[in-house]
Amino acid sequence: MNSTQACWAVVPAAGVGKRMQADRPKQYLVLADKTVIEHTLNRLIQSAAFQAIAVAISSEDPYWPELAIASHPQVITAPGGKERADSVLSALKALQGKADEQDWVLVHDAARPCLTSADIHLLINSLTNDAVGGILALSSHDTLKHVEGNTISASVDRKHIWRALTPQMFRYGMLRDALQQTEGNPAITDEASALELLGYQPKIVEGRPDNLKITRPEDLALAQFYMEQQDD
Ligand SMILES: Nc1ccn([C@@H]2O[C@H](COP(=O)(O)OP(=O)(O)OP(=O)(O)O)[C@@H](O)[C@H]2O)c(=O)n1
Ligand SMILES: C[C@](O)(CO)[C@H](O)COP(=O)(O)O
Repeated sequence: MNSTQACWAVVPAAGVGKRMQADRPKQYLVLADKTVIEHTLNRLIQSAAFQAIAVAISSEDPYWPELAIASHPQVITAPGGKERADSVLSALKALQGKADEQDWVLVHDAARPCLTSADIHLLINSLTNDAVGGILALSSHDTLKHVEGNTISASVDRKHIWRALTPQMFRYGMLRDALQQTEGNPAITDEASALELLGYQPKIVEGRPDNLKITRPEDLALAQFYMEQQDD
């Protein structure tokens, strides 16, 4: 494999943020001095790892055109889709003719603004010679329970359970084909699951616990705390 293969970034940013219960999609909430999506994109740009960043934006989004970063020379806007996987596929299509089939694509949630350059480069350096690719993930520190209703039916061996983070790094052509073949399947909540369904075995690379996805109201303050602690 060629270890100097180009890397592209895809950022799904077309969600409505239902669980956040805010007055706007969570990627436009302000964290310190900037919106969540500006932090996320700045971190991708500052890593200097990417040829360009394709961002999937809803057609009903009035906030995106107001941000200066929307006109950054490295940023390409693509139409968002119904589900996250549809948005990712749309952003991949916006890279058609630019990315080669074997190039790497790192897909990263707009809602994860605390990603560090160190984790981006760790993922790329760990997987650059891999045939399939893989994802940042977190191991489980708690004892895990299988629950039905509110009753524990079993304890689960934690050494086999990891929490999937983003970025998720796959080859451009393989990821596009996998998302096309699994289109409409509600079980595809990340890129790895599309590849898994087709029989591939993506790798995991242990990431940092501060790379949280802003999902519920309390996560905004936590993200701000993490950012204040980071020196990356
Ligand atoms: N149709 C969609 C749905 C989600 N996303 C993006 O995928 C990422 C992760 O999804 P999630 O945290 O579930 O975001 P939302 O769908 O916005 O949140 P919720 O499920 O609470 O509505 C977010 O950056 C979100 O903007 C997207 O691009 N297109
Ligand atoms: C891609 C992801 O962030 C990895 O944890 C996650 O699968 C998105 O899931 P969600 O339920 O749509 O937030």
